[in-house]
Amino acid sequence: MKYAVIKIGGSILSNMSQSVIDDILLMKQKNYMPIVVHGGGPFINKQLSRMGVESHFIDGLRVTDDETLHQTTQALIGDVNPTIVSKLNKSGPNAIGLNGMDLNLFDVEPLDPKFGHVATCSNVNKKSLTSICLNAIPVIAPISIDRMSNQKYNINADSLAYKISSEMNADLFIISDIPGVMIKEKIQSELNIKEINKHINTSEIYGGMIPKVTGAIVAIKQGCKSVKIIPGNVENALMKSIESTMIGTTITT
Ligand SMILES: Nc1ncnc2c1ncn2[C@@H]1O[C@H](COP(=O)(O)OP(=O)(O)O)[C@@H](O)[C@H]1O
Ligand SMILES: CC(=O)N[C@@H](CCC(=O)OP(=O)(O)O)C(=O)O
Repeated sequence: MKYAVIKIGGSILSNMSQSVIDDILLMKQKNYMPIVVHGGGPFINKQLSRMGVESHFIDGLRVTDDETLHQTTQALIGDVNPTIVSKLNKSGPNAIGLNGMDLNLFDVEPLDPKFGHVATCSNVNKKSLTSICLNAIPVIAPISIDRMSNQKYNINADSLAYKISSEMNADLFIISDIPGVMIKEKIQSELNIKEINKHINTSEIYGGMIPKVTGAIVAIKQGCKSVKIIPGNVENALMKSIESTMIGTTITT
């Protein structure tokens, strides 16, 4: 058995094919233990605007003051997480919803204070995660706590997925709202570090895609087995990707 981290981006959640859920449930038959990490950017934006709070980003990260953290936690742990868990559990008791505070699943390292309450994942509790995986599919929201200060933190979901994949030596599947990494309107079936840097310099890779591809390189260097960026609105994209059908973009070093 090997681990597969499936990162479901907020951009695709409302439009995601049911087959993503079916494929995750089928992964055990392909010798994989699935671990789901989810984002929820658009849901957080909606929740914040409902409450009259403006969204600010620096380098793709949400600047998170006390109120933003409260609303982000509500959106991710109160709404997005149970929605994904309930989809996985429709056919039986398959999945469990978690965040970094459950079983001290992961620790955080706060970023520069200019981001507010934003952190990266510094350490994964592999013992807890391994034992959960024996019994259920963990569905992990990117919120955790600094146990020393008792302060909660908001974590970018891609960066959390990368850290968990590195620590678990997992294959990582990033499910997003695009067919793959596009250059001049063409899907790139493979991209290496040199090509990635070139496309970032020419702005053909921009915005939310920059942390995805640069994070992928670091993750592979630190133990993640492979990174594939695949579309969440294509039937059985996950299974096709596992079975090596040409779909999405594979990141190589
Ligand atoms: N070269 C590229 N190919 C595909 N998408 C790109 C590219 N450069 C930038 N993007 C943008 O990256 C977005 C995906 O990142 P993001 O919005 O953070 O997704 P998610 O919510 O799934 O994490 C795409 O919707 C697209 O607007
Ligand atoms: C610090 C930070 O930016 N956290 C993200 C967490 C959710 C996320 O990453 O969602 P996507 O995967 O949909 O982008 C945020 O608040 O939007």
